[in-house]
Amino acid sequence: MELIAARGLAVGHRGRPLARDISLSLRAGETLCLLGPNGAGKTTILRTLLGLIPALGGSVSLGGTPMGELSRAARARRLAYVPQAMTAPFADPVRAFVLQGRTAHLGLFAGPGPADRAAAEAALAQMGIAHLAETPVTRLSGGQRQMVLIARALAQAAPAILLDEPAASLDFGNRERLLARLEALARQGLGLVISTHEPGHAVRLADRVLTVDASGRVASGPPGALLTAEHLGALYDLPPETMARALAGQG
Ligand SMILES: Nc1ncnc2c1ncn2[C@@H]1O[C@H](COP(=O)(O)OP(=O)(O)OP(=O)(O)O)[C@@H](O)[C@H]1O
Repeated sequence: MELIAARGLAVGHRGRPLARDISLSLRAGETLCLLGPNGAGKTTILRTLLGLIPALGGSVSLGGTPMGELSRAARARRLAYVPQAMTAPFADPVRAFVLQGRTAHLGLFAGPGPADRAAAEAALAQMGIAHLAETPVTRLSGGQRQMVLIARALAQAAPAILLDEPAASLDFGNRERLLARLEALARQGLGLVISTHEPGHAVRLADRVLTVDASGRVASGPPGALLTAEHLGALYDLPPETMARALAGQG
């Protein structure tokens, strides 16, 4: 069963396409990495897969059901999102913020019950941040914030998570901890779609790669076919030799 299937998808804003002919599929335990230069449309692709912005063409289905037939809550039970930035208007404690991940599982007008609280606690423990449960989300460091956002997505208990540049602005230690946790989540059977500016992270994590260049051209394939100095050099407008040196320095 495909957790996410997109066929001939076109994405963009206000009717203006950024990228077309995107076909992808994600199964349990697979990681798909999305690479491309600034502004190419990675976030736009993720938000279209989530149903937050309308597709300009093609189709998306989640767990075999066309997006258009799924309510917002049904979509959230199939797909969780870790956005680039945390938008938390209130200084909620981390525990309450993570509990928001349960919203799609609550009945109309029902508050969270013991099972929801247990799911939130388990997500905090899994991300190694149980000690932050009482900390206001406005007082978190960048690395802590990223772990809290992923914990909220885990509490949502969706079989797939989309993560938008989860390693951006993390120091070396936090980046390594984050990558290790993402690897562990995939081993547990979650499907992950990760947009990243680090080809080295794709080398480490990806089962499949999707690239979108500055002109909206999309390529998709196994890591061995796309994470090459030639393809990535063209993607980032760098000579292949420069790209090869950069790749050799990553891991
Ligand atoms: N709400 C919006 N309305 C109109 N245009 C938008 C909107 N959001 C993004 N864009 C434009 O769409 C293009 C792609 O943006 P997007 O954020 O998807 O790129 P990205 O590949 O994720 O970039 P980055 O790597 O810098 O995060 C950009 O030109 C951006 O200005």
